[in-house]
Amino acid sequence: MSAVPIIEARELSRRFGGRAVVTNVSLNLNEGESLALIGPNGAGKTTTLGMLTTALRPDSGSVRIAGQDALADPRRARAMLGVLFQDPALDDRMTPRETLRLHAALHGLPRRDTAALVADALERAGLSEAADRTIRGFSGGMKRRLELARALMHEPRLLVLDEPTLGLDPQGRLDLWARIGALRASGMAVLMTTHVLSEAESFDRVGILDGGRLVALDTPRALKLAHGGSSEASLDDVFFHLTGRALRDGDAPLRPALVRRRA
Ligand SMILES: Nc1ncnc2c1ncn2[C@@H]1O[C@H](COP(=O)(O)OP(=O)(O)OP(=O)(O)O)[C@@H](O)[C@H]1O
Repeated sequence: MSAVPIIEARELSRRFGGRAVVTNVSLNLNEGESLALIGPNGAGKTTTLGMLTTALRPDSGSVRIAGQDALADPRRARAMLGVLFQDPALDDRMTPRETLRLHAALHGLPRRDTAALVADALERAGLSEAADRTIRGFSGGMKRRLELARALMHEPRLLVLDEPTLGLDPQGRLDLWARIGALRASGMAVLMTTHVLSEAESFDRVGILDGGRLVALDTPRALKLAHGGSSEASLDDVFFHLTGRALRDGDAPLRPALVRRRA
């Protein structure tokens, strides 16, 4: 059976204020496949995800989502994507039930099904009891579970996650990671950025971004053999071999929001 492409991105480039932030990034992702993008702060991971998910228009290049031109018809592309942004995107004056109802309406899900779909999503997220409380008092883990439930409600073909476990406590991290693992096992295609190399290690393929360029893209094992010297090497070793720098010593400064959450 031939692989069905979910993402086909060609030569994506984007500048901010005259500075090239992403340059000529091309990548494919097939149905059922997982791809992790790693790279130091400022490497262009979030900008790349933005262009792949129609949140950000590239200066040049093309993106197809499930065969559709995402730049020509972003609405249609978005219907096939479930996205978890790096910064929580919830209105904390709302309740989880209201949040999911709104999402159902925005995605044009049948009104007669909404109550049942929302109840089901709340149950899966372990938020049934908290369904009618305002989000304001929720833990980081509860918020992420709600965002994940929302991202999945319209049954996307691809889940896109920007640093999904950032800022979570160890329990929240493990819980979210188990949920992502179960989705992958069910055949969901997943594209993720991460700083946690052990998270990237478990993905089918890893893309390494440095200075806005995709310097390598392959299975973790192939990357280690080609650039780390052996299959026992770490992705840190691979990055160092490819760029001459350590993955965690990116020359771009940490963004204030990130520093705050990591402190
Ligand atoms: N809207 C914007 N306006 C100006 N510069 C931007 C904008 N968005 C991103 N940049 C800059 O582009 C570069 C790449 O940012 P991006 O967020 O894509 O990197 P990243 O690899 O996701 O980093 P991090 O790991 O910190 O999230 C950074 O130098 C950033 O400051």
